[in-house]
Amino acid sequence: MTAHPCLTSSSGSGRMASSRLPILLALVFSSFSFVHSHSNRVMWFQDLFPPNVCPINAKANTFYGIMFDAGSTGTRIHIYTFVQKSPESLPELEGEIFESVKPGLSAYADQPEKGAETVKKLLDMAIDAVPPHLWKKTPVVLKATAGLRLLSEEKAQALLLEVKEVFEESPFLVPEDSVSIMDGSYEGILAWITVNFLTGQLSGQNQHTVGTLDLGGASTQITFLPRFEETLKESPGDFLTSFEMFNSTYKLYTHSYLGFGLKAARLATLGALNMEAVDGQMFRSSCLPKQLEAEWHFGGVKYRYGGNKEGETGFKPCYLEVLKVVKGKLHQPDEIRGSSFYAFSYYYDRAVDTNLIDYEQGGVLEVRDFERKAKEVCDNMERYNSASPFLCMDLTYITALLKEGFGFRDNTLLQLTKKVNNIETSWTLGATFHLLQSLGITY
Ligand SMILES: O=c1[nH]cnc2c1ncn2[C@@H]1O[C@H](COP(=O)(O)OP(=O)(O)O)[C@@H](O)[C@H]1O
Ligand SMILES: [Ca+2]
Repeated sequence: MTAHPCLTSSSGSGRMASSRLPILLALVFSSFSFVHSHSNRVMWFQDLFPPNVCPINAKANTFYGIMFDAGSTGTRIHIYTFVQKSPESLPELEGEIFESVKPGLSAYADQPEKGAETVKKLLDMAIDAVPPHLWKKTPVVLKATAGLRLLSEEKAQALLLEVKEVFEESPFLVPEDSVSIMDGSYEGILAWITVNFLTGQLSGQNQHTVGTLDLGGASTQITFLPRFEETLKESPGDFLTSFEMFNSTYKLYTHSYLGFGLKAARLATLGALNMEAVDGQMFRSSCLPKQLEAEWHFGGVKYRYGGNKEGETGFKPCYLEVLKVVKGKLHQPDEIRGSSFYAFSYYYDRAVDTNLIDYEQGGVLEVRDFERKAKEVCDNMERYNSASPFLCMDLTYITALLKEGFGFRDNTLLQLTKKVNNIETSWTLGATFHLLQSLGITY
């Protein structure tokens, strides 16, 4: 992995302590803006800081950006610290403070005030982290993803309204549209920007950008820069988005599949997704331990689920069940079969849970490693009964999603990554670049 030339190594945890890490990621905000000149066209920040030129020995001027990720399974705050060392120099990303709470906002669909309380608690962290004299200049934004997309308009808006009130009552800068549901295609693009920025691929001549795979609770995204004309020709129009950077135009392939996140896929496999009334009904699956009977809350709904008491259990029948959820439902761009991708969120979590990778280090896996692990877990469920009862279903779904959904090969490489130089690989950093530029905060 090639680091950005202005990146130095860092240590410590990604939480509070990370705010003063010696991470120097230089970027220019001056030409960073979304411009929808025509459909699907995005002008992006064109002048990342030139490679090999990192400002040194200059007087520090710190500023902050606060980005909330209201995901389907949790709400997270990312407080980014930037430093501008002199008026002529370019702002650099210095570090990140990160904290999260569970469940996500959508679990408070019927108690919007309580949901907003969870945001307030996280925002209190920012009060401690940002010096008082900078509060008024520090923007705070919340973007919700698939959990709120799946709620009724009325319930989602009630939640957003309550959060907006919390922001308005805070001492921070509250831009227009500070609380919203993010469009799925931005989720993919912004995560791609984060990963490629952090790995130094958005600067210099020799750019080898990497594709990204995000597996959330309710939706999943795939994003990459197509190299073949064929891909551009064969992809549905709304899967392609252009943006400019370094005076070059990048045309990205990106799509967000709503209902294909790991937890939504559990419900789909159980036959319980999008059901109006589930009260009392028992959903059974061959992907669950035979004797299991339990309850599960997701998106504010209670589901009863259990194993196939009499019938089959194990990888084979489970794969057939899960296949019904993905087969023929996703677009398969040919060129991804042989390329490698960065993968995070639930890809990372399940790989950690089954010791495929180390929690801190991450690692490189092949698609077939997930399949091997799925077989091992599903065919020995009694041995894994201390872990989540869904472990077999989750691993089988990940296998099916990668192979039958996206069409990856068994030997496609996946770089499992949670952080790069102690910054979370999340769409929130890309979103913060955009936010700061749109506000003209360059100090
Ligand atoms: O900042 C982050 N860093 C690393 N992983 C994250 C971050 N934010 C969310 N995740 C991961 O995303 C997954 C949950 O997805 P999420 O709740 O965002 O659903 P959604 O994207 O479908 O709304 C979990 O695996 C969680 O660890
Ligand atoms: Ca997410």
